[in-house]
Amino acid sequence: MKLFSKEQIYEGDKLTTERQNISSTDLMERAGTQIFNWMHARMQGAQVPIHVFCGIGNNGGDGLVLARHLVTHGYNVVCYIVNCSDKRSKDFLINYDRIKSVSNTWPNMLSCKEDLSEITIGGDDIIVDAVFGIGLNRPPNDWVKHLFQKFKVSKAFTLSIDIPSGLFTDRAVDDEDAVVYAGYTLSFQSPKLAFFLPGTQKFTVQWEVLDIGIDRDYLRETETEVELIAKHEVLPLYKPRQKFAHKGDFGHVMILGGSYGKIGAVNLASRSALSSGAGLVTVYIPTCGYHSMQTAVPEVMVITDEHETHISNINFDIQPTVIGVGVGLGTSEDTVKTFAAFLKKNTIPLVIDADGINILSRNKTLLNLLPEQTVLTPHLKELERIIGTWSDDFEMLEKVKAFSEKYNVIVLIKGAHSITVNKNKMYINTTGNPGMATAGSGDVLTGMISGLIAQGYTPLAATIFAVYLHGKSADISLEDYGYQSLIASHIIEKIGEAYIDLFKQPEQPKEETQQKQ
Ligand SMILES: NC(=O)C1=CN([C@@H]2O[C@H](COP(=O)(O)OP(=O)(O)OC[C@H]3O[C@@H](n4cnc5c(N)ncnc54)[C@H](OP(=O)(O)O)[C@@H]3O)[C@@H](O)[C@H]2O)[C@@H](O)CC1
Ligand SMILES: [K+]
Repeated sequence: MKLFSKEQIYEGDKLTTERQNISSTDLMERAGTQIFNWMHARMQGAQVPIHVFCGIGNNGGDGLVLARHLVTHGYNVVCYIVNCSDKRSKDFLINYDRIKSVSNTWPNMLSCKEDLSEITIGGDDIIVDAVFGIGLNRPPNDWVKHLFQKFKVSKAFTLSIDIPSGLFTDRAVDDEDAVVYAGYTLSFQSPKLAFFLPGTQKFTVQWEVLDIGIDRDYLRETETEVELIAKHEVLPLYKPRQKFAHKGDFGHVMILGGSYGKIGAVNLASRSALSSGAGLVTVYIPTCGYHSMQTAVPEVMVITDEHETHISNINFDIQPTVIGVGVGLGTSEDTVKTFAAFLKKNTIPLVIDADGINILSRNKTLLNLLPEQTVLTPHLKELERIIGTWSDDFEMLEKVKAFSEKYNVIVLIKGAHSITVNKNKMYINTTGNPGMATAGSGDVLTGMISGLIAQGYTPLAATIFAVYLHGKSADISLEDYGYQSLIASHIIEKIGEAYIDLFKQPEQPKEETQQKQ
């Protein structure tokens, strides 16, 4: 799914009205009606007090359309206008007039000076937040901030229209108290980037996109900087297998890493590479890992470094298709030296994780030696070591884009929503769960990305696809293990099911199945 920027959304609105020969007021009517339908389907006329807070721009206009439909359907509605600016939008004003025609009780006009104790919101009430949408252009004033705090303290279920008010689409918030905490956000056309970033995802527990009939050609043809990756996006990447294929067709992964006490990381990565479909897997490890590797994973070939406890002299005479470097590697002096020497002569595609990244962070000139489209898979701490600190998530993304451009590398920022960055394009993953916050799950991912590159996926496709499958395997594992008991090995066990799930048809609704019997 594409994530459109604010400018693209405005452009899409404009084109839609032109191509469909409708007014912007009609488009707003559609938007507000969609929200109403969503609420009506769930509330079925229940008389819970609904407080609709509207701003004076088009987000407020949506709120007024919703409030009008709620009134005409007999709901228990109180409507407020948060009137903190003089520039009321045209469609706001039109809908302000329209709501007056269906109700004797006019919306409460708040001039942003009132005593907030005059507004009573019960814990079981519903708040609709239509104060600011994507047009927010400065932090809300103190009065509005206190209003948003009142929403939060009330514990009422809060439904935000388009975006929780106070969140910007393209920059960080200065004051978290000046943002609405939504239980649910109904977003038009596309979810907003802030829903997926570590610092701002907390402002909406859930979100959903409502289709308001924006011009299909515009949506299809417009390139976006950000894409959301779900099954629909990864299916076209999948490479089917030919009947006469043999293991030589699926590449040879080398996992280079491990040190005394951390051979397990290599074990996990190599098994993951195999389970993702690599034809052959060889590990390059210190001597101490030889027996455990050979015993634990008979499918994997082992080459040992001359040193017992860590890698000291990278030297092999095979030609792997791809090398996954860094898991359990350690950063001892010998290892750093041999890694630098290895990078100077290596031309094989690389996936670099963990201590591989840490070594690069301390020796930044080595970055110039990376093959094109090397994949780096840092978590946030490792990322900070390599690109420096940032003041907020938006700045972090800018820095990663610049870094990716400068060195022509792919950076996978690991987190609740892992983000693959390739120059100025970003791909946000949607699978996975908090059970994955467990030792070794990163090693598994390194093995999976390497396993896909070995099979001929481009490094970018391999990263996007592997992150998806990794999260999906963990989601499937949850059924057996729950969040707490899930360990990295369980993720590997379910990679096969994650592949199979790609081709599963959505389940039929129960009623239909029963009718057929
Ligand atoms: N996109 C779509 O597909 C469709 C979009 N629709 C809806 O339109 C929404 C975007 O509407 P929008 O552009 O009118 O902006 P919106 O968010 O209502 O706010 C702008 C107003 O707030 C004001 N203002 C700003 N900051 C402020 C502050 N800190 N404190 C106080 N005031 C502040 C600003 O005033 P000014 O800065 O001029 O003083 C201006 O008056 C979008 O989110 C969606 O809900 C649907 O109707 C139809 C289809
Ligand atoms: K809003």
